Amino acid sequence: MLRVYGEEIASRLLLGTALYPSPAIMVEAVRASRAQIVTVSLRREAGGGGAGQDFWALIRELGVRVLPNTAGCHSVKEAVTTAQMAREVFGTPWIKLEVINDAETLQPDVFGLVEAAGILTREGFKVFPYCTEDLGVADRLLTAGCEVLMPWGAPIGSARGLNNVYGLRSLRAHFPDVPLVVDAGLGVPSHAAAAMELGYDAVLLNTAVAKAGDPAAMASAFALAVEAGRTAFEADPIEARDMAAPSTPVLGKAFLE
Ligand SMILES: CC(=O)[C@@H](O)[C@H](O)COP(=O)(O)O
Repeated sequence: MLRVYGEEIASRLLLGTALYPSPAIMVEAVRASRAQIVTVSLRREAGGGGAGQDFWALIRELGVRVLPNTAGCHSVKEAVTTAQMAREVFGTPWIKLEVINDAETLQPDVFGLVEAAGILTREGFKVFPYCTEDLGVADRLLTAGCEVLMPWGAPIGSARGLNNVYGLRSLRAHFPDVPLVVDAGLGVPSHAAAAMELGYDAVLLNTAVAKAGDPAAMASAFALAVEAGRTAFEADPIEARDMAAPSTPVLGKAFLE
């Protein structure tokens, strides 16, 4: 059970709702993923021509929690305004806060992120910040009032997996009681399993499912991987070692020299 902001969520997989070939395929994929939280971009929802209303109706039918996001925001002001509008549109204080620094890498602007997180927390938002694995930034975000952190695995849409396992491991070790969600850059289910084996509480992904040849099948594969990774973490895996260690005992061998 994932616990965030005092709520218990049955699934540890959070799914994005953008980039699918069609709304119907998005619905199939969300169902197959068994996700209980989906992230939705306000910019898409607010799109003209009634498309936003239709999309919103589909999401409501899914019966999942909505985590609006500030995707595409490049300044504190833009992110804060987008969050305020999202609260009105979606009727939730939850916000996945993205303040993007660089258009090419979509790397978070960690200074803007901390500032925006402070403003939004004071306004009563429950902030889910898309951040890096930097320990100092993590500390500042917690001080700003965030109760969950969402470090990137790799740049959004890159499918590279966990770029900095050492950094992610350190973050986990430094903040054992903070819910941590790897957000972005996952490409295949084994990346999600690896994040969960590190002791992460959940993963959030979008592109790897939406752009797969069969999004629903891929969503199901990610769901299984998240479950497998979590089960393995809870089962207390053995440590890797440099030298061999015989797994067959010598005692009882038929012929001893
Ligand atoms: C949908 C969303 O919120 C993305 O910004 C998120 O970070 C997922 O990244 P991937 O598309 O790389 O999974």
